[in-house]
Amino acid sequence: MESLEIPRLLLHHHPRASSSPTPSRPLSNSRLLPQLVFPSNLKKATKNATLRSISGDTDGGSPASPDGPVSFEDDEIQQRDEDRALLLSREIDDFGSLVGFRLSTTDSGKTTTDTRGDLRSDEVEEPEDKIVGEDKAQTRVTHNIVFVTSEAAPYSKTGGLADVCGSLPIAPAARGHRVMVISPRYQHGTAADSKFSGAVDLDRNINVSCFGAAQEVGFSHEYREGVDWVFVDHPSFHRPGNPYGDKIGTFADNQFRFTLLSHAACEAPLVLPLGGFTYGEKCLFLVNDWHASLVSVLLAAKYRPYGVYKDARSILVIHNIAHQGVEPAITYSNLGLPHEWYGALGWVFPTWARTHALDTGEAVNFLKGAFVTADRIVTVSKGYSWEITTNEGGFGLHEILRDRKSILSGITNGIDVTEWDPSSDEHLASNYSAEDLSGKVKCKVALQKELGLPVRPDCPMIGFVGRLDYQKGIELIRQAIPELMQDDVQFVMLGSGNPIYEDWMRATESIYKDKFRGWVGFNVPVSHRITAGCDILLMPSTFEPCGLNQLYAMRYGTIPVVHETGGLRDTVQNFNPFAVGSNAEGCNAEGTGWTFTPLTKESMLVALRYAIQTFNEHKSSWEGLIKRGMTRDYTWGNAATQYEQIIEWAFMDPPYC
Ligand SMILES: Nc1ncnc2c1ncn2[C@@H]1O[C@H](COP(=O)(O)OP(=O)(O)O[C@H]2O[C@H](CO)[C@@H](O)[C@H](O)[C@H]2O)[C@@H](O)[C@H]1O
Repeated sequence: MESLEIPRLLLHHHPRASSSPTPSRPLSNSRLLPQLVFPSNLKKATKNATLRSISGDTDGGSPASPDGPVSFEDDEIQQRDEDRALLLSREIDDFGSLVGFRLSTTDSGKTTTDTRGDLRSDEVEEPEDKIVGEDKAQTRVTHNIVFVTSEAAPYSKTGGLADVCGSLPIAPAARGHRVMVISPRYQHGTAADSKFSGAVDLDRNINVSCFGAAQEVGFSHEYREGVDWVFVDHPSFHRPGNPYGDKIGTFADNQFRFTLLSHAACEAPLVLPLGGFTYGEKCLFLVNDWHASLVSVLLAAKYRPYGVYKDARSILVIHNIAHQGVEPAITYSNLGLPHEWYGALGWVFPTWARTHALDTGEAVNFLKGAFVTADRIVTVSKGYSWEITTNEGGFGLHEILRDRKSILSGITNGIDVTEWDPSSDEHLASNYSAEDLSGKVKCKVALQKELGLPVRPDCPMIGFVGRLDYQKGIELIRQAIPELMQDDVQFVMLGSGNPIYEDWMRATESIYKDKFRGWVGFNVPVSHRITAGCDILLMPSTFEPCGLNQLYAMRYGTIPVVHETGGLRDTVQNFNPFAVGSNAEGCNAEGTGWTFTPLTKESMLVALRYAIQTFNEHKSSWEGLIKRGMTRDYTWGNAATQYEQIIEWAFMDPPYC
């Protein structure tokens, strides 16, 4: 199937020209069907379901009336009983897409009905809100949410973006939204390819117009944990390496590959009947980082001028502003966008950043394209949302972001508390919890054995896990190691990236055989074992939008020592042994780790040595730090509520362009 083609003669659209409210699509042909399905679980709900009444009593009874509120009773629904959101009816548009829901929500067991979606009072007869019981009705609006991302765990992962896009979507799905995650189906020719084995080919190939041709892409799909995981298939995603590059470097055609992803992501809600229904036009696209940024531009430039996606919105989620998807200006004509929209992506480098005398600095910048077209912008912590509006943190885009400050928010990431749970983690030698920490030292001993380090439970063990690049502060570690190795410590690093640092890790290991281990590579089980086995996790990041490893560490009773920046500052509370009410044993002290600033070797070593000294000499304080960290709430619940709020705001305003 062809994607939407743009007749060249009809292209007169300017980015700001359509910022006025667009009229809603008439619903004359739409149908309001009494339907007995659960919104985020359409396939399951249409099978194996038996009716029961929910009028005031969710525990049983017969339907109040043939058209009255009814629900299903099956395993899935029972699982979600705490959410108490049931779809009473659905609205289908002309194309068979599900565009509106009527929900029943309950609060403390009291039931109410609630009309949602884009249903309007002049077009459908709205049932009167019924509140059975005295409690105030809990309102819930459901949306069709489409995450677009270059990686999503467990299918593909090179870093934190995958962790977030693999776990965050499950939270809104559990809250009743219909959620799709769309990312490439990478095939690297390794065992990891089997992660896609649960995805079924949808047999809905389409052609997208970009790079001078109709590019055929396919889709496969897996329904898991309430989420539609959709994978875009194209030969350019099949090659050795990782999603972005191989040993030689970054793939030269990444602009092409992620342009394909963005076009395919825009078509997917229109053409893929997932569970029998397409998502349709009234979607909320959550576009993650530069790889997906073109989606916001495409909605405005390619679709809306032709009446498609008028009711859709897009939210850009910035996980890392340092990567912007910048390519020479001449590549613009490949992107499948009208030439009038060049200004949205057009970017001119400052003179100092140009490489030669004839370099005009003109480029296209995908991330900037989303900055000027997305309806809302979110970063992955509050601290970072401020930092990117500064000269130091904005990587050249701070002025544009300052202009859009009113729609810029920060929401701190949660984590996948099922994958990262020391009480059940299958990668560990021994499981443990805040109530019974005995397994933690067993993990440490097992790690020391695995790495061939002297087995010494009493020796403070410091860990680092992450990409070996400038962002993660590797240079500072490199400078500090000769001094730190004078202390009685063990240090283990897991990472891959810059070959200079990989070589340095190997060389350092051969110098400090009894103290230092550098594991070059990407290895998830080992990352779990380091997180559990170490006493201290070091994160001297130069900048850190959120950071996940410090969250994993705290959940595993490993104390983070972090540079006070971005999400690290927001999530790690500096240890204060003198907090009001504390005593010499460290009872009632505050804090979950150590934060240091400025970003110097000296201040990092001071913080590390405080941590080492506390580990060696103040056992009860150390245990307090462990327990405070382990008992914090790391779930996505809080973040999901905040995302929901931002989505509401996005739909309240007309499309930005
Ligand atoms: N060699 C290796 N082997 C195994 N696992 C490895 C590994 N190197 C890294 N990892 C894992 O990859 C993830 C990296 O998470 P970070 O938060 O550090 O993300 P990153 O900087 O990639 O992402 C960006 O996005 C995330 C998500 O929003 C932000 O938290 C972050 O600040 C921002 O820079 C962790 O799960 C870590 O354990």
